[in-house]
Amino acid sequence: MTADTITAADIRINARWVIPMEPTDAVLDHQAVLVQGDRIAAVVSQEEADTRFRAKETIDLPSHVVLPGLINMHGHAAMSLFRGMADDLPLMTWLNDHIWPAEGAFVSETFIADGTQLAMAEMLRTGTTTFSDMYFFPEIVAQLARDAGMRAQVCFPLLDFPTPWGSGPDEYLSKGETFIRQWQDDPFITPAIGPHAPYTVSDEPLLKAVALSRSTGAPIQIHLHETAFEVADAIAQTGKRPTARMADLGVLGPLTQCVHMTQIDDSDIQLLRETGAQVVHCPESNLKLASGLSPIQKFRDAGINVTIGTDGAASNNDLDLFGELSTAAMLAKLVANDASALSAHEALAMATIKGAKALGRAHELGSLEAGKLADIIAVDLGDPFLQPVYDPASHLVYSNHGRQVSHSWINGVPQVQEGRLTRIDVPDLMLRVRGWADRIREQQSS
Ligand SMILES: CSC[C@H]1O[C@@H](n2cnc3c(O)ncnc32)[C@H](O)[C@@H]1O
Ligand SMILES: [Zn+2]
Repeated sequence: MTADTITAADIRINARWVIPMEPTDAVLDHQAVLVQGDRIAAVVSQEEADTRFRAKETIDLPSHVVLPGLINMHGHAAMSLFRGMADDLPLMTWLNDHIWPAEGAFVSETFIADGTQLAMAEMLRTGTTTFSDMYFFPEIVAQLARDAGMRAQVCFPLLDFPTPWGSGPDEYLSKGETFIRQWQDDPFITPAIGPHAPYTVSDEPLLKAVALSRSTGAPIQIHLHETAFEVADAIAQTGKRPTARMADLGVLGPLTQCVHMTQIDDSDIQLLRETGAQVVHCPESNLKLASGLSPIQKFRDAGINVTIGTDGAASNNDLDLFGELSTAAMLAKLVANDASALSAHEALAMATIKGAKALGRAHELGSLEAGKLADIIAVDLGDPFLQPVYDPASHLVYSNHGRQVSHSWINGVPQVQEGRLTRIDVPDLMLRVRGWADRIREQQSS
């Protein structure tokens, strides 16, 4: 081997195991992941890496599994400040009597900034490198994610009524269009449209949202079929199931992500399949609010792309996507009455390559392949409670917690090193969070 066949790399990660997800979701032994700039240069055996690459920095991870950064497809980041504030309630009581009054009292630019940073710290620490957000002040969320070096799809909110971000649908749509145009070429931020739900957005703004999506290419994300009450009430009010109403309005399509999707019948599945709409499964929120069960194996069998999200920390109550995968895999088996439904490997795909596909970015995200963006995580499987290791994918889904994440890189930039966040000042953030908790506690008890 001569010197001119040696390729320079910025980082070489020597891993006990690598699960690249594409072109294979097999577990590869003793691999090296090479990073050059913001891209993956190669995933090769460590012997081959010795002969082909010279890296500026080498990181040895002898008891770790390395995989693509996780993609959390649905959440309300700043709601982390409401974690544990209103538990053990069904959706509409939770929203009407607790969450919406608290949002009316507290949501401001600083609330969004501090709550979003808290959420980003938790997501980064537990392996998420890309998240989707649907909340107020999206321009602040986008800027914070950009500053932190995290990738995010940021959905501006659209509802029929006033909120701390605007007076009603016309203002949301006009601010939203400006927001989309401002961020649409950013490599980290995907601006998107977030009509809250069929029961909070009427036909006219939904039609305008569809037109905006078509003219800008911005994705749409909507809570859909979250509860039995939503479906029954929609049929009583409109004569249509919510999925059918969305299809009639042109909301469903490959750019649209339908969050929750419980209470499903064959007509819903047919509409999702025909339109190419995406599904975002949020099993822990669905369980905690007793919203309902999502038949994800039926969706998968119908060829529908099923991805995963945590929802907000006020209805979960954490943002650990590994925990969400465990719940998803176990619940899928129960719902399908089939222990082979959603294997560990299939669950990992939901949080990686399938999330990238839903975002329209599978060509550059969601797997560890040469030429893709260097969004990479490492999970340490060396602890006694993870022994022995027969299949690292099994442990990642069934035994692991996000806290085992030891390293992450986004765009080739370190975000977590030896379990510590590199770019967020945690002590300062904790001071601000405690200040919010004191104010919220005081208001709740008055
Ligand atoms: C349009 S901004 C987001 C809006 O949604 C509320 N919210 C949070 N979680 C859920 C959920 O599971 N279903 C419906 N609405 C939810 C949040 O509090 C904001 O008001
Ligand atoms: Zn939600």
